[in-house]
Amino acid sequence: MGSQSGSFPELPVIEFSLENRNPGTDMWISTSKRVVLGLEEYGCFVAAYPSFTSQAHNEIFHELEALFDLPTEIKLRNTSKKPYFAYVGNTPSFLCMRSWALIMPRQSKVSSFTNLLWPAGNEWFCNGALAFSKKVSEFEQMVKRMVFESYRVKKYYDSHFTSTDYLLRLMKYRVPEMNETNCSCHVHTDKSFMTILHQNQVDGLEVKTKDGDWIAFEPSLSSFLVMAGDAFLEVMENVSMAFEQVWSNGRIHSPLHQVLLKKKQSPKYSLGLLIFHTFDHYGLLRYFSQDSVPKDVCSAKAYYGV
Ligand SMILES: O=C(O)CCC(=O)C(=O)O
Ligand SMILES: [Fe+2]
Repeated sequence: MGSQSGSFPELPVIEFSLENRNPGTDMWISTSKRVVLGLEEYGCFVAAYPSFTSQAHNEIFHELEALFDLPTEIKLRNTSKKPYFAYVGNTPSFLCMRSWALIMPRQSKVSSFTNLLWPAGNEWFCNGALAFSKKVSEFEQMVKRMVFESYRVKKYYDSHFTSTDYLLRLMKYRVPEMNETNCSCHVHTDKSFMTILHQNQVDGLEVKTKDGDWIAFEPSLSSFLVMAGDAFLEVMENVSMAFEQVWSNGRIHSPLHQVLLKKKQSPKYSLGLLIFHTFDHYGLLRYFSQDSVPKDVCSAKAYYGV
């Protein structure tokens, strides 16, 4: 698993063609095995997903650029008491990053967000964000099913599926200024159950291996990075107790990662669909958003005191 070409380690790449996506077939089973191995060894994998076309990519990123190009006073109209839900500018932990998060995929939420920023409406943004979330959430459900089937706990999949929340996170990373060597977001593990990222073709995202090496993710028009978050570990612990399941091999791993932009790069735009299990996740997020809480350890463990 995971090609090691020359001295440059690479993230595992898994093809999701139509044949691989047909449940019960040999292709489905072998793809499922690669998914689990990727999540156990690297905590993530690159999904080559040809059904996500370059046209779909260009449409959504065109809208994303327009969103971040809005004047700051307009961007600040979106306020929220929930951590990370309002516009994030230059905060100590996110120096190079501007971002929003939205609850998805609910038409009413996206419409009210759109109308706040574009009072005359912006159908392209609204429909594009909803279509993107729908497509990626369908893909996520397939990945989740593959994992639960592979671990022989498919029964749990149905109950888990009914208690899932999606958040769409919209991100832009600026390039370093003259007096900065580079521009980075802090090293962290994700607090979600799973995160699926889709980006413009600007490098910068790096994932740390269990051996301590950093591997660069190279985004492409039709690929996603699928990453396990801390809550995935939590859920699998609960499943193993409920089903008295002893995992035969490894365990899902939630990897450390960071974004590092160098001079001469272009701004990086990124869309992340964050999948949350609706246990006390907002409490966990609130805990994690405090400046005093370290970002590079499994927050679920610290939060729940285990
Ligand atoms: O946008 C990226 O490349 C990474 C985003 C990320 O790590 C996050 O949203 O947790
Ligand atoms: Fe992350």
